[in-house]
Amino acid sequence: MRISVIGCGYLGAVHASAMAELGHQVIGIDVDERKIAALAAGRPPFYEPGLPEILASATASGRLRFSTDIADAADADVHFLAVGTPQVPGSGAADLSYVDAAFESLLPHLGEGALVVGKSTVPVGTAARLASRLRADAPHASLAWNPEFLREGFAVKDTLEPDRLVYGVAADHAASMLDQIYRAAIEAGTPRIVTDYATAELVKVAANSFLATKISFINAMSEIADATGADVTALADAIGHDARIGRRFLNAGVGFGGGCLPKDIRAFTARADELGLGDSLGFLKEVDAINLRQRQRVVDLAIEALGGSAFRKKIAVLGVTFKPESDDVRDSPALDVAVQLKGLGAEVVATDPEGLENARLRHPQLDYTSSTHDALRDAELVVLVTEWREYRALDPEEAGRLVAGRRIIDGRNVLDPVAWRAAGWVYRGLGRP
Ligand SMILES: NC(=O)c1ccc[n+]([C@@H]2O[C@H](COP(=O)([O-])OP(=O)(O)OC[C@H]3O[C@@H](n4cnc5c(N)ncnc54)[C@H](O)[C@@H]3O)[C@@H](O)[C@H]2O)c1
Ligand SMILES: O=c1ccn([C@@H]2O[C@H](COP(=O)(O)OP(=O)(O)O[C@H]3O[C@H](CO)[C@@H](O)[C@H](O)[C@H]3O)[C@@H](O)[C@H]2O)c(=O)[nH]1
Repeated sequence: MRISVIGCGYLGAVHASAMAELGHQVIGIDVDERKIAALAAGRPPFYEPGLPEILASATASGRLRFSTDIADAADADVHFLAVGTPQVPGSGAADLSYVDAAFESLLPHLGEGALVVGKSTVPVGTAARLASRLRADAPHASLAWNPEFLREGFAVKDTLEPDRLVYGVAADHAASMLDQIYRAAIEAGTPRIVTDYATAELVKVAANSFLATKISFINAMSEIADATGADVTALADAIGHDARIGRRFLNAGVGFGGGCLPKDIRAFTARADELGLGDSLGFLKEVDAINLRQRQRVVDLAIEALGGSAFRKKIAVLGVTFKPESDDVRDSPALDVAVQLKGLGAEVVATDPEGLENARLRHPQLDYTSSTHDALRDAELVVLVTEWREYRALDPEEAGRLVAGRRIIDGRNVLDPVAWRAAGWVYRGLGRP
């Protein structure tokens, strides 16, 4: 198939490369010239394991090209819309201006029988609105909504081997075209749900809301555990053995962040309010509030560990990205904690294997080092907030020789409290005795 991917940010760059890897002829379009230049040169503008390899092989094969000119998408049979849907500051609603602008720019270039496929995460009702726009101005084209479920850090595998495919369509031929695109996954047995636009849009935000709720549920349990001396990790293990509950996404800690979960639950809540159904999703406001409270809890634990004040104390912050295997610092709890501690007068030195460049752009006021040793040296407190493998593997004795005070806040509950305490550290996790 000839495919265009409009919007080559995180999702679009991975999707375009993966589609070319599957043998399709792909053109990636973005309005950001620097991004397009980097991708065309085979350099992903962000860190994602496995992406450089498929980007290189797809561009070398001639199956993947990039352009800033939407007219270059005109030859494609299928056009994926993968532009951003960020949060409107204040209201929390999704900002659809990028989707609308990309869609409008594409309209004059849609060939006979072309299929426009929405990939971006949008409020329910968006696809129906765009479909009626197509009927008015490009009746020879049609629309499908095909939400994306990839996880950063596993994006290539998740795209090539998705755990399900969801098509929101209004006609059978749209589903057949998507089947041709995803033939490899379908032949491998990937479940495929063909449904209407509204359901497809809702599946995406419902999935992220469920994941966010699971995390906030366990974080609420960790608050109760802290007050009662219980151990939230053992609790998660125990309830997780119930197959109806499952152990995944029950890791208590500093909470969820990133470019999806926080903004998606807020946009969903805002959409429910618009529909007059605010009460139905009222619990998501609580999910958000519990989540944000975890960042404050980590800051409070840090102050407590330092005897009541962080002023002029050196604090090593391990991790700035919202999760490991990513350089993404969008709504990162780790970076938020670092900024709050700096605001309280601490001498914060933050480190991260991949996220420093992005963190520096957002928060130039912080001190950064790429060396874990330099961050730890002479620190009076260590705060682990992103569970990169190298931080999980830290040796308490070795780390203890570098710091000025053996105090650690394990904001991801990934270290062994027994081993750290045995090495003379004051160890605090969240909801762990
Ligand atoms: N990042 C993820 O892991 C992920 C996973 C699933 C779904 N999503 C959803 O996918 C969408 C994109 O997310 P992202 O993280 O890739 O965002 P992003 O901000 O990384 O990328 C968006 C890209 O769209 C480009 N763009 C904006 N307007 C354009 C236009 N008119 N024409 C062409 N390009 C334009 C921007 O320059 C940018 O490169 C969002 O709706 C998001 O919720 C993201
Ligand atoms: O038990 C857990 C699991 C995750 N997290 C945090 O939750 C956030 C989100 O993690 P994850 O879902 O793995 O990252 P994303 O790459 O943002 O992926 C989510 O958001 C994407 C964009 O919508 C979806 O496509 C994915 O399916 C969905 O998992 C991160 O800050 C994690 O640290 C926890 O705190 N505890």
